[in-house]
Amino acid sequence: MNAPASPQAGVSPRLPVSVLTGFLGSGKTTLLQKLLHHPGMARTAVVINEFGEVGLDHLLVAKASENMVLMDSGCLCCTIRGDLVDTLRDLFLKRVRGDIPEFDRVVVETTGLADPAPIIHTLMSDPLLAARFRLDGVITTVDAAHGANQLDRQPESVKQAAVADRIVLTKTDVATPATTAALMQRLAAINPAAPVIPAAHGDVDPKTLFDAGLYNPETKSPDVARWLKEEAYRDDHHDHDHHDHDHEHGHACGPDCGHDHGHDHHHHDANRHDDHIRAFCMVVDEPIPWNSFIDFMEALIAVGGENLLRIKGLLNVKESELPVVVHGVQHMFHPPVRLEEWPSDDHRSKIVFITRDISEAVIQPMFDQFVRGTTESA
Ligand SMILES: Nc1nc2c(ncn2[C@@H]2O[C@H](COP(=O)(O)OP(=O)(O)OP(=O)(O)O)[C@@H](O)[C@H]2O)c(=O)[nH]1
Repeated sequence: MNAPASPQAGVSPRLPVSVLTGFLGSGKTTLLQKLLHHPGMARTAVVINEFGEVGLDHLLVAKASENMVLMDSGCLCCTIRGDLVDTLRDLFLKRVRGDIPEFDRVVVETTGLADPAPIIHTLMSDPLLAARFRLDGVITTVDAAHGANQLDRQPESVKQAAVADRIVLTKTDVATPATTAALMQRLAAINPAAPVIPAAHGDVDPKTLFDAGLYNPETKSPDVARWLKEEAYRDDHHDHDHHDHDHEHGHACGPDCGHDHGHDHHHHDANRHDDHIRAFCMVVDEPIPWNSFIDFMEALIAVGGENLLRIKGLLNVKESELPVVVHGVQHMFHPPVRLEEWPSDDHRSKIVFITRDISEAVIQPMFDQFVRGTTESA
């Protein structure tokens, strides 16, 4: 367990890492094959499992070292050696020594069944990696044709969509517009703030995938509004009362339902995995004592760490004039960051949650118990 530590000032210029995940066969390799040749991937190091799987065209590449090749696009492609920690350390050292061309960002592919959380945790918790790399975002491929079925049956696929910062909707060329639209609606309910980028055969502009983190390289400063997108969670349409939502979209009926909902009947499974996902935002008017916030987070992690899929927050902390940003995936938190200024005149705290089986009705009383009591007596 790690609740947020004390806030550090500023956002450091560590190398951004994007984690590419997605269910088995959802099109990660196809996307990578296209990306590796895209001019927009210059100065990017892509870490894959094996060269064979992305079928590199050897006429177009130069070997940079044993497990690394340089693509004509200027993209450096390397295979995992040892584990991710070893591979990223090795990349960083070779870059510093000038053994390989400079790169400005890293993309790490996960295997299809992988839960992306341990990779994110590794990036956050390994001291050497955390000093040199920062998580830019999680990119999740979802199959437009089979995604709904996978969401119904495979809890990993729901989790992959829930922790995403960007969702690439693959195989849009073979899915019907109605199937694609219904899936997009489900994805928006699971993860209201993640843009869904349709892509046939991996055809996507890399620019739409990157710079999903707090740090905006264009402005060279933190961009909280773009990162937090709390307004997406406040939209009633996305606010997760699954009963209303399901009723509206016809997913709450039982097997004997006679309605024609225009969907496959397996969507009516009462155990549909995305019905367990909640996405909501808490807004707090009063400044929050930092220690009370830590107590609240520790209590929350103790109750449901595994089920806290993603937490992002902009906090008005009682002890500081300046806002503090917190970011967690399950039980792990990035070191909190103290910003140099408020992003707007709105100085309320905003915390967005994507959880599994933990509703706002559970979290709000815990917040009141640990935080609200202290703000009132303070
Ligand atoms: N029609 C169509 N087929 C696609 C598209 N993207 C991927 N495919 C096909 O779907 C199959 C699986 O794609 P991959 O890119 O291997 O998927 P993956 O996620 O890397 O698969 P794993 O590594 O097994 O997890 C392949 O036969 C691809 O050719 C697409 O946009 N349209």
